[in-house]
Amino acid sequence: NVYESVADLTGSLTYDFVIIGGSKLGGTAGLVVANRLTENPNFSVLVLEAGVSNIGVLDSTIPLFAVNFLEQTIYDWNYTTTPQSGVNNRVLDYLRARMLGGCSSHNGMVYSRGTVEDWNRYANVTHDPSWSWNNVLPYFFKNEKWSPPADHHDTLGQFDPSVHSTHGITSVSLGGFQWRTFNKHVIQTTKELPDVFPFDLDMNSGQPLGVGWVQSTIGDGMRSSSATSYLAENFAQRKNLDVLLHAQVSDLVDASHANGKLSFSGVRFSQGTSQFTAKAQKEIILSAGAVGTPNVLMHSGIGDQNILGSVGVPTVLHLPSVGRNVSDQPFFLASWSVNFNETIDSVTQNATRFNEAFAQWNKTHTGPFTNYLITHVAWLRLDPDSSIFDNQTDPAAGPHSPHIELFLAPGGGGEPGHFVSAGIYVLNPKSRGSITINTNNPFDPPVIDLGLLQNDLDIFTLREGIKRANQFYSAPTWQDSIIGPTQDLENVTTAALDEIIRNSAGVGLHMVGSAAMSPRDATWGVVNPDLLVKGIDGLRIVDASVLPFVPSAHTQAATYVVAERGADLIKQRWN
Ligand SMILES: Cc1cc2nc3c(=O)[nH]c(=O)nc-3n(C[C@H](O)[C@H](O)[C@H](O)COP(=O)(O)OP(=O)(O)OC[C@H]3O[C@@H](n4cnc5c(N)ncnc54)[C@H](O)[C@@H]3O)c2cc1C
Repeated sequence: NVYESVADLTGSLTYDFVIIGGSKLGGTAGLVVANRLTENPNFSVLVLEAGVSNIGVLDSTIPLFAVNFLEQTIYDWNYTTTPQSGVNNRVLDYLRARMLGGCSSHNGMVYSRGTVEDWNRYANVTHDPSWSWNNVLPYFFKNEKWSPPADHHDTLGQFDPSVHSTHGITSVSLGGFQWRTFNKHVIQTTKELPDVFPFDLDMNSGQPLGVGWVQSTIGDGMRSSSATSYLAENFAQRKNLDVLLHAQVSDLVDASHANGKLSFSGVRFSQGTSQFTAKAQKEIILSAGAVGTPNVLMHSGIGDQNILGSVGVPTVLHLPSVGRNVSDQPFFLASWSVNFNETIDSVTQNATRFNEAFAQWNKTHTGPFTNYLITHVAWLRLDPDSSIFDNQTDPAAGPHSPHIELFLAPGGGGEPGHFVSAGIYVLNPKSRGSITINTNNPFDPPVIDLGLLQNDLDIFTLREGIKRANQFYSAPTWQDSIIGPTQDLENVTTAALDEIIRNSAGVGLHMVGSAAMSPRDATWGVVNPDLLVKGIDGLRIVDASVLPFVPSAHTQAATYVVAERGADLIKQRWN
């Protein structure tokens, strides 16, 4: 029931639930909610997705081809940020998928849940224990289907089965192709430098400190997105579910007041040059993602009255936190040239090997195309005696939560040759940005200001991350393999290193916080812990934007939890 044109929909465009954003959760989240709600045959659900189908998009299916999404494509909104003063006024591309499955259809597929302390902190901040680690773990399990790697290698000692679930929907697996030389050196480094880089059996135990094997949303050598899992054929066929593509929502309409409460019953969207309104009899669920959700809210008159007034959008509800409090994780990529040729570069830079790998994947869904770039992840803490803590509080959720992530990859120098690399993330950034609007045309792009690297702690953490990456690739085991760094990041002054960072750092693309949860009686925040928008009846936000700050992890697993829990909350109200 996935339709290209509104003319294909029978009936009056009236449903129990209208979900905005066909990502995994509505986008990424939206399809999770759609799937769970349509388990009840009495509920009718319409999903409105601005983008295109994921079906037949090879870049979305073959894990290694995800790199092709790291530039502007027809599967993306192709946003850019405002000039970011923290990175020498550069304007950055800000990728957001515009396709079924949302960012789960085009992201890096790293599956990381965050820590026990991260989730307990969400529970504390929202005054709602149902967001604690123990209480969200069943939702991780509902989402995750632990699966064998594509090469069916022996995974003993590479993960802890006791912290995984095999009965969920999204496939999660260890790497399906072995870069043996690189893997050997990584594991040897954990033995040679165990104080800094201890081996960690499972990065999703809730206590991930150390270096472990990466886990990814991949099954049978293919990407597992919310579109391929939650909207798999057996689910898409449900008679009570309609999914409409190329349907861009402009705003919520038909506002009314009943029993002193505001509600909206209509969702206005465009297809081509025509406008339509879908009706929700029970709830509207906004799952347009951390950029799209505040954008739709503001164009519906829900937001800061000063911002809305300045662009001529009449205020329906003054909710000043909409679009504020945005956070994302600063990122820096460092590479080293190596003298072994068993690297991803050997496949991507050699037409013969590339064609062989492609043929192998086509035939058996095995081989080097079954992994993305990353084989291991190091989750690390800043030194507690760091000078930065003289005047800054520790941003981590607790002593067992990392400040720094290094993703480790056997390739990626971006030039001809063979490389190893480390992607360095600041996991708990203190800088904050915003999503605002500067016109009253809902089809104009929103204004994205990440506030990237504006807080000293963030650039300090990135510098420390670079030092750890240098230390990692300086372990004795690498001595005969590493030729040298592609850029000297070690023998430079702090000021020079800062300048290098500000000239080339990017962003993790893990935005959250633009429609944050807060305690039920709080005057800040956009949604209550039950994800209902404050001051509005029947409007729920179910996507990454509700997380008040990033977990010390990437964000898709957390988004799946928000979506699974959001669906449960909706069912509890209406079943
Ligand atoms: C390139 C990239 C790589 C990433 N890599 C990883 C990774 O390896 N691991 C990880 O954990 N996280 C990763 N992330 C982050 C993660 O994918 C996102 O945090 C998560 O998927 C967000 O889900 P969401 O449902 O909130 O929003 P999205 O997945 O963005 O879904 C929003 C959906 O709503 C649709 N939409 C928006 N506005 C409208 C509108 N007005 N009308 C109709 N539809 C609309 C969009 O087209 C989209 O389909 C990555 C993100 C990107 C962009």
